[in-house]
Amino acid sequence: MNEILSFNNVSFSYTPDIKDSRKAVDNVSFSINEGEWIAIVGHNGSGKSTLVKLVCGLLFPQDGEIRVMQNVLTEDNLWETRSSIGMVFQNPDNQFVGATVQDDVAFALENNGVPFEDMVERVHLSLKQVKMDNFLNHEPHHLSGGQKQRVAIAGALAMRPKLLILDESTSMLDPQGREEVLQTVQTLRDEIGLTVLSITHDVEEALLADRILFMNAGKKYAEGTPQEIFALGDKLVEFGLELPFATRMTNLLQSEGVQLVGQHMTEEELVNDLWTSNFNK
Ligand SMILES: Nc1ncnc2c1ncn2[C@@H]1O[C@H](COP(=O)(O)OP(=O)(O)OP(=O)(O)O)[C@@H](O)[C@H]1O
Repeated sequence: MNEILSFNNVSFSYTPDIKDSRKAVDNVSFSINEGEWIAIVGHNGSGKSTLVKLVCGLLFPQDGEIRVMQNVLTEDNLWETRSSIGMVFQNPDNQFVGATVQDDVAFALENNGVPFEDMVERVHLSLKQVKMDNFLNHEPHHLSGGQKQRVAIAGALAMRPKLLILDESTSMLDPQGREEVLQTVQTLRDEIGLTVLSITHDVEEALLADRILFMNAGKKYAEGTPQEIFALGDKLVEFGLELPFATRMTNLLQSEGVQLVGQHMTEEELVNDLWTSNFNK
């Protein structure tokens, strides 16, 4: 399987000259293979943003190495590396540079000298991939938050990235917008094998990933499938994370004596268990 990104014992401190100061990222190792969706979760200050800045080469580690597409990230290959990474940020209103949706998606292509016909094709395809192809001439400020983030994803896709980073990209959206964006990312992962790294506080979003990296105080506390991570239960709560709604509801029902076979992460699983354990005997 093709490795897209790896961190090998990476450490970074904002204050390396101060002895024994806490590292923002402390001896972290992980890798992402092509087509995987990895979610990084952790409480405020756990090192998530620093980790993203290291991936993009805005910061360089004092220890360890970062490989993007199997090449060690250095100042020399920084621009080439950045061009293989698409980013979608938190605030949908801070990401628009074009007067219309298609201008906006075309912006980076134009700056990179992509020939006109190729550019038009890429703009149309990427807007189609996020189901925004009916909005080509719309002005961005007339779109909903979810639609704006989908256009931002299209802008990233048009550059044909090897890795899409979602940095708290759903945290400012209403539930519908959030759902739209997550649905879009899931479809892109399933249909075009997009590789995704998402940074999130939202446990329900993290559930959609193939693997979760759980950060605490700069260190990788745990890594595993959503099932493995949410099985940590109270440890997650202790480190400032919520459990998924269905897990909290399962715990509550069990504490009230309702019979349930397992721990559940989705409402569908919980409803099925409730039904088979209690009503369908
Ligand atoms: N520019 C900076 N200068 C000094 N220390 C910093 C700087 N940015 C972050 N830190 C510190 O590095 C540590 C990790 O912060 P970071 O922003 O990476 O965490 P985070 O998990 O992204 O938090 P949040 O969810 O609040 O964005 C924290 O202790 C933070 O105070």
